[in-house]
Amino acid sequence: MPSVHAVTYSLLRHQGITTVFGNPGSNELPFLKGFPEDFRYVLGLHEGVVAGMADGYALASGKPAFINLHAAAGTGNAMGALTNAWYSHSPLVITAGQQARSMIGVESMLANVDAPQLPKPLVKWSYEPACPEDVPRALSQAIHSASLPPRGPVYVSIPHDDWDREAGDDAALVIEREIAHAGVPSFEQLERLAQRLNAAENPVLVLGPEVDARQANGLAVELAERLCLPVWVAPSASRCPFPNRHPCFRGVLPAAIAGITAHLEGHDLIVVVGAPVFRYHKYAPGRYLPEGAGLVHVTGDANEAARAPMGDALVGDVHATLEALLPRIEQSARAMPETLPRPAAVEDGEGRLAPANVFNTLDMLAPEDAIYVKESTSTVEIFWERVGMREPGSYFFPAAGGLGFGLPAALGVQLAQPRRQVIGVIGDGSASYAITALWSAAQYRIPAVLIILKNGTYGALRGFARHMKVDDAPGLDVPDIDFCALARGYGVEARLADTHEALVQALQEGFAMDRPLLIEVPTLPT
Ligand SMILES: Cc1ncc(Cn2c(C)c(CCOP(=O)(O)OP(=O)(O)O)sc2=O)c(N)n1
Ligand SMILES: [Ca+2]
Repeated sequence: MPSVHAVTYSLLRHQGITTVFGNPGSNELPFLKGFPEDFRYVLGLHEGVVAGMADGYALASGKPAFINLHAAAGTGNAMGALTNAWYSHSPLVITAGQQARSMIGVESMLANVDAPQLPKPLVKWSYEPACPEDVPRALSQAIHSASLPPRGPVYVSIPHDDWDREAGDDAALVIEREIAHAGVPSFEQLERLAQRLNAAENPVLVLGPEVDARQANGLAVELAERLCLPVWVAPSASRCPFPNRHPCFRGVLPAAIAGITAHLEGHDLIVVVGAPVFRYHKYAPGRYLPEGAGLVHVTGDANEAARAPMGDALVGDVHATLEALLPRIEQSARAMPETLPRPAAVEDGEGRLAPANVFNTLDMLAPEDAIYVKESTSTVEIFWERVGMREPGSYFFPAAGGLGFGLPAALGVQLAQPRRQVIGVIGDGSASYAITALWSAAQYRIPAVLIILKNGTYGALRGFARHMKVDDAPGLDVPDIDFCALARGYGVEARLADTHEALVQALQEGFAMDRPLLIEVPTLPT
């Protein structure tokens, strides 16, 4: 009779999950014993890096990513990354080794006491099988639960003495299970939505990360061109759902109640697709909606629909809904919006470049289908204004703002998308939360270009301090970090780019290399 170990690897293989992102401890060794030739293990030196790499891999591949962590301490280290994975609906299958069953109750070393509680509330489902025979079924449930809408991380804690136990006669029944989700709205629901859109005098479209995650970007462009309306990206954008050089594109909405309402003033119908309503951030109270505006929300996440403070919602698959809606939408007689003007160049400093000019150079040299993994909070707005993004899956930002995402996620995205150039654009503050990711980049020769924007400060917090009238907070500066030395210490080649010529040279080298390159760019604060 097959062992739990044998059935588990057959299940993972059949479900297309042959990469394990992990950091092992003794509890995990029985799972890793006899690691199959056709599987790949990607080691991260800290579990935040492990989860970040897996998150990037899942987001960029659209498939579940498998993580193996070390009991409680490993899970705890990954929790910061899980804040992002939870809000980006990343299908992560997280496993953690548990002490031997008979040693949990006495709370021996490495016992993950009350294991299913530990990752909550940042997982959809969390479980420790009551007997070894249930492990394969539990892992099958984890894979399908992570993948079904609303997608999200799940967690299974597995005692290390389960793996060599017999799995039971029927355990193998889970290996080939397939679960499909439809999510197409009814004829009446589509007619009602189409009628509201066709009747609106001055509608506006607000698009969120789910449009990009479901590869519905092209459908959103068709809808915008049919309705000849302005298109905003929903606030706190973690993906790019609409080409940002398209004539309809108007920018990313500010993450504040008053700001959003001001930007949408004058519209009689606000159609939000694939985003929560809304991911506010700065506290700036105001009216939720402009005078005379209605809101309708299309989302695959019933929880997002239920918690919104206003508007109507239709819960269904975003891609299927837009596809079924389009034939019902009349060509509008409205004039198409004008393409936004390109912003003017700005002055550099002495030996320090303006982020705007860094992004202009990047936009000039990067491949058309480059993928950006962004984590420099103070330069987000400038980035969207100056760097063109056209293809689905071109942009990833930590969905909960949990820093330490950028470096590892850039590696995970590059592993998932080897034919596209991944470019990390990471703040010097953010880089330090997951700097050990550089070791994995070197060890697995992951050819991402990693740009560190070094302004020597937590730039975004300085902006918040001004907004919140806190002018004397300590701990806001991060001077004197030598990222080139750190990179070389972990085995990654590095260049200092303190002039445009040096930046051009470094980018051209990086795009041509088959291994990672870190580019340290001293920048002016934003
Ligand atoms: C794990 C973690 N710790 C602290 C913060 C707080 N924080 C911090 C520390 C920021 C500064 C980011 O600095 P940076 O150098 O990465 O980028 P900018 O200088 O462009 O803002 S932005 C922000 O929300 C966070 N979001 N996540
Ligand atoms: Ca900074």
